Amino acid sequence: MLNVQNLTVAYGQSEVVHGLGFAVQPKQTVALMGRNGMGKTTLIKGLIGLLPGGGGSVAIDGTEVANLPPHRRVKHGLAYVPQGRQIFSTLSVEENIRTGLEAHGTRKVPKEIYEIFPVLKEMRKRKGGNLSGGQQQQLAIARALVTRPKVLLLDEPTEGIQPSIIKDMARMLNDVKERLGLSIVVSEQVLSFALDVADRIFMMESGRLVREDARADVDEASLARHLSV
Ligand SMILES: Nc1ncnc2c1ncn2[C@@H]1O[C@H](COP(=O)(O)OP(=O)(O)OP(=O)(O)O)[C@@H](O)[C@H]1O
Repeated sequence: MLNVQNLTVAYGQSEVVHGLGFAVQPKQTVALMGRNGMGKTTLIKGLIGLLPGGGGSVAIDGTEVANLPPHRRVKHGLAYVPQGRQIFSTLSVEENIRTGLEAHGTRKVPKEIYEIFPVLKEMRKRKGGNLSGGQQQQLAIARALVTRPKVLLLDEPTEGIQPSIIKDMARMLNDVKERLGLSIVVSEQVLSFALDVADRIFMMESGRLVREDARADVDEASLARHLSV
């Protein structure tokens, strides 16, 4: 579904992601882990096209998108939930969700969005800024899903979310993947969350993927050590 090869991402002259590659199958979740500053956000921004690729291939369902701007990548089935959620606090929940539809020529929120996120239906007239952190994260994900993506990219979705809510978020994300048949790439620092959602866990170090573990044979202690060194 998503196939990345030899991808390089840079800020101007400063190359941060150094020619890495991986593939994600339908209904598969990959967690990108790594300590602060190892390049997770840069990689995700390179995938969605917010940072120019310095070379390499990003293909969705066989279609090359590496040379396209973000909105065209979205049309080909990529969706992106940024770090910090970036919802509009003065717009209502429904208006926030509709901002995801802008390039799509329709204002109608697909029915399944409110089925997946009943709390957003209840609160659809409320201002985004009045929602809890966990509800805002649901809103950011709902906004990304209205374009019916094939691949959902999430950058540190647990950041600023209460530990008690993180389990619920993992359940919600697994439900979204199953219902919509998505592939998910999620950058994450919280190991328990990654273990709850991921089929495969990638470790990033200085802009490279240095380790891959299948969920089924993860050695938790070893991963935790890797993250804390
Ligand atoms: N705007 C920028 N210009 C130049 N270098 C940057 C810029 N933003 C980030 N970097 C550098 O890119 C590297 C990777 O940063 P990135 O934010 O991708 O890491 P990360 O793994 O997502 O970390 P975090 O968990 O803190 O978000 C760091 O060395 C950082 O200093």
